[in-house]
This record gives sequence, C-alpha cells and structure tokens, in this order.
Amino acid sequence: MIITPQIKELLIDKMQMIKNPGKGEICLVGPIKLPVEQGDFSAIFQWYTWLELDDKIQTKEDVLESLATANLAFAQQSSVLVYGDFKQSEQALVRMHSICHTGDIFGSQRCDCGYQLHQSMKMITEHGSGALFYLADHEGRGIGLFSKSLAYILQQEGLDTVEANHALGFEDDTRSYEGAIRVLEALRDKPVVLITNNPKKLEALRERGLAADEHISLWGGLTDTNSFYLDTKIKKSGHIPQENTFAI
Ligand SMILES: Nc1nc2c(ncn2[C@@H]2O[C@H](COP(=O)(O)OP(=O)(O)OP(=O)(O)O)[C@@H](O)[C@H]2O)c(=O)[nH]1
Repeated sequence: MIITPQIKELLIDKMQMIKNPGKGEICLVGPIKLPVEQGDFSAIFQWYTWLELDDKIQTKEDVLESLATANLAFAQQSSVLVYGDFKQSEQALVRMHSICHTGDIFGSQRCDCGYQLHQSMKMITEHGSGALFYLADHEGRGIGLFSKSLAYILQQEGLDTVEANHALGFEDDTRSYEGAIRVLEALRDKPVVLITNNPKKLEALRERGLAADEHISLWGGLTDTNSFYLDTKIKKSGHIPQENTFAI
C-alpha cells in the first residue's frame, strides 16, 4: 500500500521536524482538536503526539513511508495536551506527567498518579493556558510496567518503593525529560510554571531556562493505601512537601 500524494500533503502540513542533537530528530504531529470530558470538568484541548526517530528517517515523507512497517504499537509514544494560547500567554502551567498504567487507567490507590493527572488537567483549564505532557516511556519511574508489577510484589512484603526498585537491580529513577523538553521548546518560548512535587523535574527544565522560579505543588488524593508511598517520596526521593511550594 502506498500513501497517495494528496494524503501525504494533508498530513505533512500537520507534521514538524524538531532537532534533537546527538539523536535522531523528533517528529511532532498536531494540533488535533480533542474535546475532553472528565467527570467534574470538560474542555477542548489541542493534542500533539511525537515520535523520536532513528537516524535513517530524515524527512516527513520518510516518516509516512515507514509507518506501515514501524510496529509503533509495540513501542510507546508520548503526547501533549495543549490548552489556551500556550505559545504567547505570559504565564502558562505545565505538567510533565509520567505514565502510570495502574493509577491513571485503573484508578489504583497505591499511588497518587490518577489524582495528579486529573487534577493537573483541571488546573490548566482553570488557569486558561498550559500543557499536560503525558510521558509514555516513564512507567514505574523508568523501569517499565512488568518490572513495576514485580516491585509491587516486593512492596507487599514490606519494602518501600525505592527499596523495591533497588532490589530488582534498578536505579530508583531513570526518567529522561529530553524529548519532552525539545517539544516544549517547539511549542513555547517563555518559561513555564511547573505543576509538580518533584525537584528533578524542576531541575531538568530550569537548567534549560524553561521553568519559572516558582512552581505549583500537587499533593492530594491521600488514602490509607498510598500514604506510605507518598511519605517515602518525601523522605527518600526528595519530593518537596506542600508547605515549601508556591501557589498561583
Ligand atoms: N517503580 C515504581 N514506580 C511507581 C510506583 N508508584 C508509582 N510509580 C510510577 O512513578 C511515576 C510517578 O512518580 P511519582 O514519584 O509518583 O511522582 P513524580 O512524577 O516523581 O512527581 P510529581 O510531578 O510530583 O508527580 C509513574 O511513572 C508511576 O508509574 C511504585 O511503587 N514503584
């Protein structure tokens, strides 16, 4: 099957190649109108996805021609929901959300991820301008879903979330924000206000001049089943407690 010239023209118009020094380029696709209904709010976002390319894929035409054989369903692609005038607004809120299959999709109460995802989307729409990056290669702080299930078995035996990653031979946190940062740079020039409790996320954006001095904390969704996890994030992972954060 070949893609016709008319279809190619239509799609190429929605594609942008982003330089990613030291790596293959990033192909960003969008905006695509995405009406969202989320229980207590609804909004229309502009949705973008991106693909980190290998060196052999150089052009938008190459991307389209390689699609049918690329097996993309077997790899993870990240995306971003953009709200309001994200490019130009003076102050925009950004959430760099790490995928959590159990918390985001199933509503697991072992963690606060589902709460954070929902709440940050709501905060962005209430503020009027911002973006939610959904980072699909971050599962389990970088260890993947299968390994996270093994970590959960160890946590059921009493290890905390950091000890469980170490017991499996992993670093506690191997997440990279590089691809998302390149996409953020393509979508906006000015610094953003990050919604996070994680100092590593702040540092990753600040060292590129992309995050404002202040940030917004996102504690909440506390339950009996996630309180030990949240406590461990403060005690061992350096997450910033509520009282040390700035609120807009
Ligand atoms: N390995 C492991 N990963 C977990 C566990 N619970 C949640 N996660 C993953 O941790 C990531 C979220 O990390 P958190 O530490 O909760 O939060 P954060 O992203 O560092 O910081 P915030 O921006 O404040 O949310 C997601 O990728 C989840 O899949 C766990 O017990 N073990």
